[in-house]
Amino acid sequence: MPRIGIVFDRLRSEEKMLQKAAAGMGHDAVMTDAKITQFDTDGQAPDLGDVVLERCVSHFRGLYFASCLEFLGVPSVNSSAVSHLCGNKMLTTLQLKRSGVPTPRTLFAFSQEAAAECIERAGYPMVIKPVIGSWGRGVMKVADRDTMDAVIEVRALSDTPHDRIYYLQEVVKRPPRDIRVVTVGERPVAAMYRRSSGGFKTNVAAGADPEPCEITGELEDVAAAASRAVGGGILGVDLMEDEARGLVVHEVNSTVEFRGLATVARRDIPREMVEFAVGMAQR
Ligand SMILES: Nc1ncnc2c1ncn2[C@@H]1O[C@H](COP(=O)(O)OP(=O)(O)OP(=O)(O)O)[C@@H](O)[C@H]1O
Repeated sequence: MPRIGIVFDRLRSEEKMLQKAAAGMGHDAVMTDAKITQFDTDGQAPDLGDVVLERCVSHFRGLYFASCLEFLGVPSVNSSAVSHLCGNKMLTTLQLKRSGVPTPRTLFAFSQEAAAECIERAGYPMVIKPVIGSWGRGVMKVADRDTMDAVIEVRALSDTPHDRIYYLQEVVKRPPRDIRVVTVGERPVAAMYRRSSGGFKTNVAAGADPEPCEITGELEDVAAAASRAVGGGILGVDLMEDEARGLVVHEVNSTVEFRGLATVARRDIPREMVEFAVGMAQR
């Protein structure tokens, strides 16, 4: 019976649900706080389990922890490669486009002058996103030249390495909601709608009840294709219902939150995740 490692930096409901699912299936769950774990390339390896569900909230902590796991020969779900890709919106968009997965038109520029020129040529409004970030932070609708100038000014002041990378996306015409699909091993397991609470973002509806979404054939195909495109594993595929084109994928999350979805899903999400990890350990 493989021992299931669960690596976290904040013990949320999701990690406790995974622990309970593993125990219920007869597996020892090895709970590891990434914040107090140390690695020595030449020393004794920490005991992390036979396979690890890497669940850090911090993208970079999770990414580098997964690299250490792989160095030790412990399979990490997700792998560092998948985490690297999904943690960066630009790399994800390029990979989705390359793989023929429907995704919004996106423009990239690498200086403030080029970004200003880019948006003037493409036309307003557009959505600007930080290439690394989650929960909708820093995602803004740029309606006009004044807003774009303000964004550029703020970025020049903070001047972090990623502030020079401009990710500008067409505004997708869609109902005021998006769809989150949890995929396990490239198979959609459950889906829900996320509604806007007034603004254009749909992922910040504080306190909104999860609303189940039926997994249609189209949703299944597009979510599976997106999951496959980024390398598979346990993922959260975010889609919008474009009025003209149908489903488009705008993001793939590599550390997916599923607490709300689990309350309405027909399938047992944590159990399916643990089953997937067991399969990885036995490969
Ligand atoms: N091109 C777009 N057109 C219209 N709305 C968009 C577009 N891109 C993003 N949005 C809206 O903004 C929200 C936040 O965008 P996005 O999901 O890319 O950010 P995020 O920080 O990765 O969020 P999360 O971590 O919750 O997935 C989306 O849920 C969606 O409702």
